[in-house]
Amino acid sequence: MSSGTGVRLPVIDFSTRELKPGSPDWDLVKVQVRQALEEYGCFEALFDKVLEVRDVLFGAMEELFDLPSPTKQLCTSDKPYRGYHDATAKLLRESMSVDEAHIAQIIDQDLTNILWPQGNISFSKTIVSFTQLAAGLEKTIRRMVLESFGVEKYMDELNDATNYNLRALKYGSGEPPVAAGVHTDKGMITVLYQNEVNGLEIQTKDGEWIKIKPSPRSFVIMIGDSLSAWLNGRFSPVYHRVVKKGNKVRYSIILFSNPRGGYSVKAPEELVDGKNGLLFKPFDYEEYLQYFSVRHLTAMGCAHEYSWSYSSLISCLMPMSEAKESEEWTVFVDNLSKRVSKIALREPFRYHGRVERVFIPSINSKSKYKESFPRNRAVNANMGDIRKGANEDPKDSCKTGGTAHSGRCPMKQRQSCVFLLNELLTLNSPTKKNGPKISMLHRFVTGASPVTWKNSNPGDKALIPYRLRKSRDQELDFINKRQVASLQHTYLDGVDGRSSRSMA
Ligand SMILES: O=C(O)CCC(=O)C(=O)O
Ligand SMILES: [Fe+2]
Repeated sequence: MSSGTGVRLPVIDFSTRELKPGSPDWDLVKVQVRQALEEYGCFEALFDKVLEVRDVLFGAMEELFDLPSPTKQLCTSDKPYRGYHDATAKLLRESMSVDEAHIAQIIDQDLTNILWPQGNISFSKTIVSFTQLAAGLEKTIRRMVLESFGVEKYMDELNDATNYNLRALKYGSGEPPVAAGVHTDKGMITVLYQNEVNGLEIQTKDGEWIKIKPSPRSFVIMIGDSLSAWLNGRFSPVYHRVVKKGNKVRYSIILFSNPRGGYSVKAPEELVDGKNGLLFKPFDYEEYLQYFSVRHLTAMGCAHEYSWSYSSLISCLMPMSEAKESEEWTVFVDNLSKRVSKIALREPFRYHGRVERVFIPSINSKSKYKESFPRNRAVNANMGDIRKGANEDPKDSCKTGGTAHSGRCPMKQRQSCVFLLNELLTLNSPTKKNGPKISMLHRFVTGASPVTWKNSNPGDKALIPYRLRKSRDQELDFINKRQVASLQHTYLDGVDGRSSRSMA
């Protein structure tokens, strides 16, 4: 069930029938699946068997999240969005995520035995039963999708390439500023189950938000970026978010079918022809996730420090969109955090060309550069002024011919920047009605970035061409674990005394 705008998400029944490939029931459901995914990229799947694990499942989730923080923090991973992530001041949700979750030994090894060294058989059993149910449903849906496009011969290949990632989420009591921001999932298919506390919303093609109210017997199924790319755009991934109201604790548990690292996500030849050219260059899901995680940290403002510097970057990227191929630009970046390092500052700019030099003058010194830095346009301003500032003539904040520069500003200016960032992201939203759609995946495979906040001219100059980059591989070279870790360190260390993470 769903509500909000009067639009209802399709509900498809996977319970009552013995669904066997080739049977009339199977074919009927297959048609419903295809229609729902074409229209919404999402549907509600009735699946009664899940009722058998519901109580023990949410019991197990409570048991998990009730563990002391230091215990939960033992579940770490060097891959983005895996392991345990604590709630932060801004993102009030905890998450625990484990790969290859359909394998019972892995649940023991990577989860249960770490959290309960003395063992916890019932916990493992519950998690494994849930994962197997959800994975079975995912396979059924995936097979139906493939069959409906006549490409079922790839089922085994995809099975072999699938990493089932399980993510348990707890949204604590209270109404957080962000429960889960607008995003698409990055993998193939998302199978989501939740307790009675609603909050999930999905966006329709018309830009309307539907509040999802699944019944205890149903899963929410969503298409992710990888399946959309694999199907050469036949389905679009669904934008969704979580808006949490009230004090009740919300639990959700999600099984993502994600392509394993090393598998190249590429539309099969049957889905590419003269009419439907290849939409996305082949990509590796793990590399994409890495790309996203760096940008997400940058963009979503989960880490205050990071968002702080990004708001500055956005304002200086706009003039860059007017630069010509191979032209050299000097970019002034204001509004930076006091703590921003030169190395960290380089990273976002490397996507737009080779960074010759980064220069951070001391704000207190009588530097000859002092006067040349446009002081922050957003300082202590109200939203109208901030917007005006952001839309200022680019010449005021950018000069041609040289290197990338940056400035910085005092601590007290920070709040307005975080605000500015959020507003800009709203304007930037790829799902904004009538706005250009530039998904994260588009950005990843093309190197383009959206600059749509020149509100007066929506869509114009929406893409910053990626200049000076020879290949995507070159770009990916620097997004390695060490650098992600150091970026996180640069920006997250000291923020509210804990690390801030977000979601994929
Ligand atoms: O908790 C939910 O309902 C949604 C969470 C989500 O979208 C995600 O983790 O990708
Ligand atoms: Fe999601």
